[in-house]
Parts: sequence; C-alpha cells; structure tokens
Amino acid sequence: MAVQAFPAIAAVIPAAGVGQRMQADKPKQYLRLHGKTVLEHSVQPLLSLESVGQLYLALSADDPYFAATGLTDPRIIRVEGGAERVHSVLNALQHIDAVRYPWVLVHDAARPLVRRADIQLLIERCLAAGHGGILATPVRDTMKRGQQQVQHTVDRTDLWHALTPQFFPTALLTAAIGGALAAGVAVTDEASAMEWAQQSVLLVEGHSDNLKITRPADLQLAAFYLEQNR
Ligand SMILES: Nc1ccn([C@@H]2O[C@H](COP(=O)(O)OP(=O)(O)OP(=O)(O)O)[C@@H](O)[C@H]2O)c(=O)n1
Ligand SMILES: C[C@](O)(CO)[C@H](O)COP(=O)(O)O
Repeated sequence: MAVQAFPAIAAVIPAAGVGQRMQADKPKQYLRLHGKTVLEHSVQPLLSLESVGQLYLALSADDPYFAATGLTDPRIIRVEGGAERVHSVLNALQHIDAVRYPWVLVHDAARPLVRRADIQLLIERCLAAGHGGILATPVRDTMKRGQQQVQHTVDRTDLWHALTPQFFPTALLTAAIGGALAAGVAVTDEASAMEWAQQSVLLVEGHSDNLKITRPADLQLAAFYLEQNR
C-alpha cells in the first residue's frame, strides 16, 4: 500500500457548459483531441493522483455524450451542473464530505493540457502555506482596456492569468461561494469567492500551455502543444 503523500483530496470538474464561443456541433469538452475527448484529457491528471479519492463531475442533466467517453474510474461521481460555472461548482461542492475530504481541487473540463507536475506543485505549495491557491501565469503582453478604441493601458505589474486547478479547503470554499453569490458578487473562478471572503490565495506559477479551450483556434493550438515533447 503506497504511503499517501497528501491529505485526502476531492476534485470537482465543472463540465456542464455548452461551449457557445467554440461554435461547434457539441459542447467543447466532448470535442476530440489526439484520440480522446477534451474532458478525458482534463480529468486524467487528477485521477493519476493517489490522493484524489473522489472526483465530482458536474454535467448537464441531459448530457448525452458522457456515456461514450472512456471515463469509468469508480472515483467519478456525476452531479448536476447549474446555470453558470459557479453554480455547477457549488452544487458539486455541496456533495462533498468536507471532514473526509478537507481539501478540494477545482479544474475546468476545458483545460486538457494541465500537467500533473503543476497540480502537485500547487498542492505542495498550498499545504506548506496553510491556505489555498491557484495555478496562474504572468501576463506577458501590454494590456489595454477599451471597446472600439483604447481607453487606457492597464498596468501589468503583478498581473496574472488565473488558470485551474484551484485548490482550497473544502468547507471554506463552499461557504465563500455561497456567501459571495448571496452578496451578488461575480464569481468567475473559485479564488474570486475566497478573495471576497478575505481568505489568502496563493499564486503558483504554472505552464502557459495550460490553456482553456474557448474558441475554435484553441483546439488546434492544444493539438500542437500535445505534439511537442512536453
Ligand atoms: N453552466 C456552466 C458553464 C460552464 N461550465 C464549465 O466551466 C468551464 C469553463 O467555462 P467556459 O470556458 O466558459 O465554458 P462554457 O460556458 O461552455 O463556454 P461558453 O461561455 O463559450 O459557452 C467549462 O469546463 C464548462 O464546461 C459548467 O460546468 N457549467
Ligand atoms: C476559471 C477560469 O478558467 C479561470 O481563468 C475562468 O474564470 C473561466 O471563465 P469562463 O468565462 O467560465 O470560461
């Protein structure tokens, strides 16, 4: 029996989106990428961690695609998604026994290139710090705010792209998301809710190829990255 290096961890995969920006004939998490669905690629690195005891997959109630994936790991528990990503995540969190699984990883189904090593680094850094955190990459371009015209340049000092997974104490995160939603706060990632709850959030630099499949060109880019010796 291998010694468990980390405490028991639950994982949540929000996978109930329709992928409107992808303009595809099915939700982007079910598009094929190197012989597997995007979802399978996104889930595999989390399932490869012995410390992940349960993986909650938030799917649309009428999802007709999941059954055809190769995802049969007994740790996978299907739950119903919600109107927005945050509702899918919260519904999954509310199924977790936070005593048995005191920590939770939340990872987008649309991020198929996440590296196992980056997930392990996130967990190690957060456990050492004693609070949660996120994988992120520093912004490299000059950033502008505006619509048709530039309003102004945004100072990019200490500016990061938030990625996933995001890793937090289960009970704290569940309470923070519920509170932030009740307060009318826009919660587009788990860290937004933890910031609202005035909890510390660690920034852990991950690889910039951990992209979110969002628009059509992203799938080709993901395939290109997979062909590199990563
Ligand atoms: N109601 C929703 C909306 C999104 N997601 C998931 O949240 C992740 C990130 O969201 P996003 O990239 O915005 O996916 P979609 O909402 O599907 O994309 P779009 O906004 O283009 O429709 C995806 O894995 C998506 O499946 C979810 O579980 N439940
Ligand atoms: C959670 C996330 O991937 C972090 O960057 C991002 O906020 C998801 O945003 P989306 O609009 O739901 O794609």
